[in-house]
Amino acid sequence: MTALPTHRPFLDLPPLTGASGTVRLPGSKSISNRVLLLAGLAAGTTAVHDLLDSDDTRVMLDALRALGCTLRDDGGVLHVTGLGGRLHVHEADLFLGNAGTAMRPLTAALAVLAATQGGSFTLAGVPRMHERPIGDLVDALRPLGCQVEDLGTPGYPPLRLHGTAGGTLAVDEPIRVRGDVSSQFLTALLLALPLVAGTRDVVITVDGELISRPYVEITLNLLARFGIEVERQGWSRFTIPAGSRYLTPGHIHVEGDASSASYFVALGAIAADGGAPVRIEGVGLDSIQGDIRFVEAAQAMGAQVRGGPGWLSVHRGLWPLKAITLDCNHIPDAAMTLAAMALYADGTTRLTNIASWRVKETDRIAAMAAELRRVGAVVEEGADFIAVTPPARDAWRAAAVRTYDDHRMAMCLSLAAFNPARVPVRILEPHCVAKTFPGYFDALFGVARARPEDVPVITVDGPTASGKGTLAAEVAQALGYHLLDSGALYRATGLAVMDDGVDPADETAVARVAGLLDLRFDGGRCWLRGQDVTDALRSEQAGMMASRVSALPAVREALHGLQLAFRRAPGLVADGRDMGTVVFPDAELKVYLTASAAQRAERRHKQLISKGISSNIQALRADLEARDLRDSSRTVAPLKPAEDALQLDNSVLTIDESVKRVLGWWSERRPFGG
Ligand SMILES: Nc1ncnc2c1ncn2[C@@H]1O[C@H](COP(=O)(O)OP(=O)(O)O)[C@@H](O)[C@H]1O
Ligand SMILES: Nc1ccn([C@@H]2O[C@H](COP(=O)(O)OP(=O)(O)O)[C@@H](O)[C@H]2O)c(=O)n1
Repeated sequence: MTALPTHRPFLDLPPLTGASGTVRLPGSKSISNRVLLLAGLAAGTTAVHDLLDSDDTRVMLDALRALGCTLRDDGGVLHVTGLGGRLHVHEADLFLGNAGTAMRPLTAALAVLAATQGGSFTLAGVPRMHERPIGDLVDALRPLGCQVEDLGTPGYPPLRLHGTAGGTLAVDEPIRVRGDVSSQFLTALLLALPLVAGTRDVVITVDGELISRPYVEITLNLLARFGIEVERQGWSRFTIPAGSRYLTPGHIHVEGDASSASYFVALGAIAADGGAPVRIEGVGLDSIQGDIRFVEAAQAMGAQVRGGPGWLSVHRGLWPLKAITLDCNHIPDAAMTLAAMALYADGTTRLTNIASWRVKETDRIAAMAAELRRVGAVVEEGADFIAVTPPARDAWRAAAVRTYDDHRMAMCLSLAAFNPARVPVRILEPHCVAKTFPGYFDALFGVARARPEDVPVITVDGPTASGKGTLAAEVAQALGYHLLDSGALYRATGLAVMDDGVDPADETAVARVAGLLDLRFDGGRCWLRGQDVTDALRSEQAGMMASRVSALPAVREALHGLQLAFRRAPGLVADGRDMGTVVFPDAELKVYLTASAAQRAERRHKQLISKGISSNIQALRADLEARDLRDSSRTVAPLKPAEDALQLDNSVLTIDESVKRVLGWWSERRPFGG
């Protein structure tokens, strides 16, 4: 299961130039939540493979649990034991966040179950969920005899569904539902009404033009996997045959999310020019998801796409991309990605028939128009269309783009970082991607390239125990940047030298050890030659040895390239002695951190005590003063502030105050204003 992204107020993307490599997609949200509901209604246990782990699936899982389903995670495979069509729990208050794929089908299923088996259920969500219409579904359910009570604005969640045991539903006549606002209402009925198709056919008819048909196809496809073969006449009449019962298929695999694939298809079209393609795994041309047809739209704009079962491979074709006019009714979600691709087209791209954008996580037409304008595009919007003209080269602006708690806004706008003007993009509230793709930014940085000189660096240099490591780690965490603890490289060299019995004064031999250092950092731990040396690195012995070997010019030279390699998107915070003076002389912000020797000795003392190591404060102070002297008097890369460094004496500052000071300096240097 993926880790959730940290809540940070913004993530800055440096200008990006190219992309290649492989992305493994998380499971489809639409398939995941349908499969969960079907497994929850069926009898027996369904093993669900490759389920999406995200905000929207989490609220569905919580709901199933509250309703009495048994969920067991077995090494990434989720075993769901369903209700077999019988309510186990007759009262529950369910919180469904902003997940339309949970709210709509659960409303239908619980309305039907409460009306026939008795019970009372409330369904609520975040404030935005209470602005997303559900009236068409309620209007379809009430004539059947379902009791649906509006707890807020009529036609919107929250709702209460209730009924008494033994109730029957009026399903002899066709059930009518509107299909022109959201196809999710029809999907909800299709998923729920097999519950009452025991003795007679249940017929659903659609009023108005049905939009987003591919999503209804996913519903029909998954119903079939669970034993329910719906008969379809055109797109206006659906029959659930008498005797239909949910039968678990035993095992079911969730495809990768085709909408999530769209960002990487676009990435390939924009940035995989020459060399290796962007390869996407988890969804392919055989996908049952309608959004796979985004591939055709991307091809029309110039993308070169190949694919097979479960994979896609994308190169840049035409450049600039070709502006298109497209009716996007068949790919409502992925079409947003076309609006971002339009930033790189040779004219105005018009996306039409997208009125449903206005009732999604946010009003996506208004949001997209506002944020594309912020980066410099010219945008026209109407009730059901958007037209995007790319910025002229000098009209691109370094913008802080808002994301409206809408995952797709964040992912789409990230593509603006490939702009030819080489301006960075600030994504506000970036954790909204957790709705469907918690690891999105890691996946993006895994395949996107930036010129090293475009990747921002903050350096923190200073004497021992001044708090550099602590400050650097906190600043990196706050900004979502990589961290380089350069002292660890010298310490690791010291450990390896001791391990190999090399004479620490033999410059050539020590430099050879440094050049072959097999070092790996992962999740706050450090491995040297495959061994976890996180604690050994921090020992005083390793520190002393580091101080000795670091004075050797050939050793510093041998570790230089390794340090430069840490400069990767989205940015780097590097701490040490010569980060600002030698290794990253072009760093955008250089901090020289000091504290009085007395303070530093006391901090080190406390640090050692907290690790259960006894020490003498006088000896520590003598030790660190000796180290300061050696570090600042050596001929190569001596410890000293860079000329353009900002000095920070934190003798009387807390860690928090120091971090705030540095983040304040950083924001003053960023080009985003405010
Ligand atoms: N501003 C500060 N105020 C008080 N203690 C601090 C401050 N900064 C760091 N410390 C503490 O001092 C100790 C040494 O900090 P560390 O980051 O390891 O220093 P360095 O990397 O410079 O050797 C740690 O225990 C840390 O928690
Ligand atoms: N960029 C760097 C970082 C560390 N070093 C050396 O490596 C030793 C250990 O560095 P460190 O940052 O882990 O040490 P502390 O400040 O935590 O004591 C220092 O005493 C320096 O001599 C260096 O020379 N250049």
